[in-house]
Amino acid sequence: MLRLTYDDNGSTHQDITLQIGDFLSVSDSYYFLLEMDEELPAAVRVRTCLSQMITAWATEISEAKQTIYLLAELHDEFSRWIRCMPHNDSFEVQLGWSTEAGHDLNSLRDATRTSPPADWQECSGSEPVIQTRQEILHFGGSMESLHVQTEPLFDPTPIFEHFRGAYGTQLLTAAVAHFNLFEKLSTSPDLFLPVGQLRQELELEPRPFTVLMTALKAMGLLVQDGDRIGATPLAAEHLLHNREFEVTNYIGLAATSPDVLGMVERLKTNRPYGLDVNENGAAFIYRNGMPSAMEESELARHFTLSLAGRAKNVAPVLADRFRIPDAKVLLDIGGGSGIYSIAYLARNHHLKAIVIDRPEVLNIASEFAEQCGVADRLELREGDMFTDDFPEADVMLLSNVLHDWDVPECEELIAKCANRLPQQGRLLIHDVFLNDEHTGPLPIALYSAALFSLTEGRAYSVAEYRSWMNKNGLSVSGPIETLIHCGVLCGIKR
Ligand SMILES: C[S@@+](CC[C@H](N)C(=O)[O-])C[C@H]1O[C@@H](n2cnc3c(N)ncnc32)[C@H](O)[C@@H]1O
Repeated sequence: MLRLTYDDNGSTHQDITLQIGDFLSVSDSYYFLLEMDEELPAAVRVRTCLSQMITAWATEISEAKQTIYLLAELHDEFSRWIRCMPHNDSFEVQLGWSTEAGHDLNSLRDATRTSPPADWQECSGSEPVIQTRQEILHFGGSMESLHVQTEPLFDPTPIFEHFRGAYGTQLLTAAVAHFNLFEKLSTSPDLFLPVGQLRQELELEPRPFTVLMTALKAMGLLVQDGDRIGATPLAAEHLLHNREFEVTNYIGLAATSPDVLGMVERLKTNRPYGLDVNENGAAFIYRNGMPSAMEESELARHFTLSLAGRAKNVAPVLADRFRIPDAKVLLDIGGGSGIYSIAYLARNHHLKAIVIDRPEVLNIASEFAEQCGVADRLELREGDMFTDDFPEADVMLLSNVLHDWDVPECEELIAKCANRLPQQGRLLIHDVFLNDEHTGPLPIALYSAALFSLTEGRAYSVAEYRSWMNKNGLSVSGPIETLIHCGVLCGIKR
């Protein structure tokens, strides 16, 4: 067992406990307080320093092949260090002390060493314990108890890809077994039809047509040549009836599955789930007069917490990779749990942030803000982003918001932000991006299908976002990649 806990007991003494095996060592947070901006509340300073230190430990341990010393405690005349010595596939973990004094050390700069600190010797009473690399990486849940946002150790992207994979089955089966897409193409000798004619024959609106075509192109089954779309040789051999190697009947096995039937219905009606009589309203979107799950207390909590899981992973990465050190006010439009604002507040101690969202959603943001110690700098503003005026801000953030809306609403929101920004103000669009040709990447094409069926939106390309931003006087840079296929585009008002 290796655990570091911080108990905010109102004093800077005896508030940090390090546990190695059964051995407990209690120390003071005094030195951590000295390392950070004095304007921040003490508890936030201590938690931030500790989390930076633990992150530095983790980075070193995840690769370590030789003995590593981890700085663990700072005292007036000495410091304590944890020695992690490789031992078969694990590490022998031993607490020791050095004559290096706390005043000469810094929790981040000196967080790890590969050579022993001056006069390092084992602490009497502390027995060595054997820990796997994984156990050390997780520090017995230390990070969770610190309530500080840090980046995940392992990239969760593959989990999201598996989760969204089912949309591939739904779209492929819908195309083959319900819309007879490839049979329609086979009416032309070269298996190509003009885009407009194909859309007409499929009887699809532009949004569902784009979502379906993008996914099938990303799967390598359709290809575009100018303004014509055709079957690839792979599709021609296997997805046309009466061909020697056809597999259409096999695909048809899923034709009556509820998920496929649901997707077919969504494609035909161009309406998201949740809007039929006796349903709870659409998830994630609200417009005056539209039944929305975000207006219902329980559902708003459920959907907002579901997105908070993703945000906790991605927000710290965004705040680290796209920095806004000079910003004064960040306006987080449709900010949901507020976790993106909180990540920026944690790193920018003079920043104020305003989250605009629906009242039921903001209850959750309020809880997170209190937990993370930033409630005094985070304003939660109930409103409708389409009809209410935006407050003044030099940075505006649309994180995972535009992909919930169709093209006219995206253009409307971008124009509204651009109009309200001061000269040199920045609009950040944090989202996933299709490639400009709408031929992939496949994970984004499948996520686009998820967005399509749950909301009024879909995934867009950088070229689409750039054209809407340019049209409104913003010059665009990026995208800078964050996590889980997201990236950030920055538009500066000139
Ligand atoms: C997909 S979530 C994104 C949340 C957060 N920005 C994130 O990246 O995790 C979209 C958010 O927009 C909010 N929203 C939808 N329509 C809105 C409206 N008309 N006015 C204000 N907020 C709205 C929803 O309540 C929801 O919290």
